[in-house]
Formats: sequence, C-alpha cells, structure tokens
Amino acid sequence: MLPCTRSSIRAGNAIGTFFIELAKQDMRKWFINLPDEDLAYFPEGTDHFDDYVEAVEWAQDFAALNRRMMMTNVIRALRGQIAKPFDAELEAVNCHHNYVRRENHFGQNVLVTRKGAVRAAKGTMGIIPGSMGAKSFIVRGLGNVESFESCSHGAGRVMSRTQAKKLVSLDEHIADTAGVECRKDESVIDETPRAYKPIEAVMAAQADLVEIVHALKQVVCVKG
Ligand SMILES: Nc1nc2c(ncn2[C@@H]2O[C@H](COP(=O)(O)O)[C@@H](O)[C@H]2O)c(=O)[nH]1
Ligand SMILES: [Mn+2]
Repeated sequence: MLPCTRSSIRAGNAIGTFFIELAKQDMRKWFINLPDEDLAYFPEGTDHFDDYVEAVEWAQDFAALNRRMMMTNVIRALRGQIAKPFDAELEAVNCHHNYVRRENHFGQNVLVTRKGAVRAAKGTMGIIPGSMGAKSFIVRGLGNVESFESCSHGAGRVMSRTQAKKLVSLDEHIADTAGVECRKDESVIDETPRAYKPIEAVMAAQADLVEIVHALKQVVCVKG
C-alpha cells in the first residue's frame, strides 16, 4: 500500500493566509470588535464567504490531483525496478484533512471544519498515518454522531517543530527510524517519530470512531 500525503500544503497555506487577512480587514471595515483578531470570520452569504469556500474546494481538488500524480509516478518507478510484471489494482482511499464541508448533524445543516481530522462517516474508508517510524492505519468509519462523524488525521504532535529540532538528537532519530528506509539527517528532525504521540494509544482512544481494517508497517518513507 502506498499512502501519499501533504499534497497542497503550500497552496493551502497561501489561501489560508490571504483569507485570514481579508477577514481581519472586513472586521475592521464593519466595526466588529472581537476579543482576538484571530477570530475574524466571513458571515455566510457574503461574497468573501463564497470566495473562501470556492478557494478551499479548489485546493482540495488540486491536492487530490497531486496525490493521483504521485501514485502514478510511484507505480511507474516501481515498474522500472521490478522485473516481474505486476498489476496495480488501485483502490484509492481519498482522505482530506483541514477542510470545510456542508453536512447535516443533529437535524441541522451546518458547516463542519475538520482541522487535523478526517471524515469517519459509517463505512467511509480513511488513512491515519503514524509518523516516519510508526505504523499507519487504513480505517473504516463508524459514523459516531458525537464526533460529528470525524476521527483524528494522525498521531498529532507532542512537540512543535522548533522544540523537536532542539530536543531530539540525530542519534535518537536514527534509532527511532531503524528498519525504515528514509532520510536520516538534521533537516527532517522536525518530523522525527518522537515529535508525535504514540499512534497505538491514539488509535485506542478513538476505537469508538473507527475500526481498523489494515495496520501498515512502514518500509520506505519519502519526504520531499
Ligand atoms: N506514515 C507517516 N506519517 C506521518 C509522517 N509525518 C507525519 N505523519 C503523521 O501524519 C499526521 C499528520 O501530519 P501533518 O504533517 O499533516 O500534521 C501526523 O500527526 C503524524 O501522525 C510520515 O513521514 N509518515
Ligand atoms: Mn496536517
């Protein structure tokens, strides 16, 4: 199985930065005083609200296309290396995180933002990656209404990128990624396994949100 992730991070960040600034400007323009300007928002029905939703949808399409291209390129590269011909039966599990979607919950039409979370509606397939050194999981959603049919997107961090760079040594990174073919240099320490929570504990904590279909042992991890 070939999990691909992070395919619109730069475009998504540019879109987010642009619209956050626009929302702050709108708050000032309409004399809306917030306790913190990071709470700036677009009221539904305004042009800026529609523009934002359209931009987010564009980023999701861009990310999906990117993942498809990565998958095609990986399979092409493998065909060039593996002498025996093989069929790649592609069952793509498309699993967006950090997005907004119109859904119906508790009898109301609402906008659900999944930040660091993915959809876990009943029967929906998802991917929960562990870290560079840990397992990843293919899951099936249980449709838990209390979680707005969501589950975690991954293990989640215990250290910020800056903390990880300060606190984790290269030797620890090498030990924690033993058996995984991946980069073992200073520039990936911000994503080193011990910067994340133990994925097994995270999976146990969300046993009422998803069922595990496959547990994947990482063999190769490519960071661009
Ligand atoms: N299998 C891998 N999982 C990884 C890797 N780097 C991070 N992660 C996991 O994914 C989530 C989400 O990452 P994010 O960068 O979008 O926040 C994270 O919580 C980790 O559990 C990796 O190289 N391989
Ligand atoms: Mn993320």
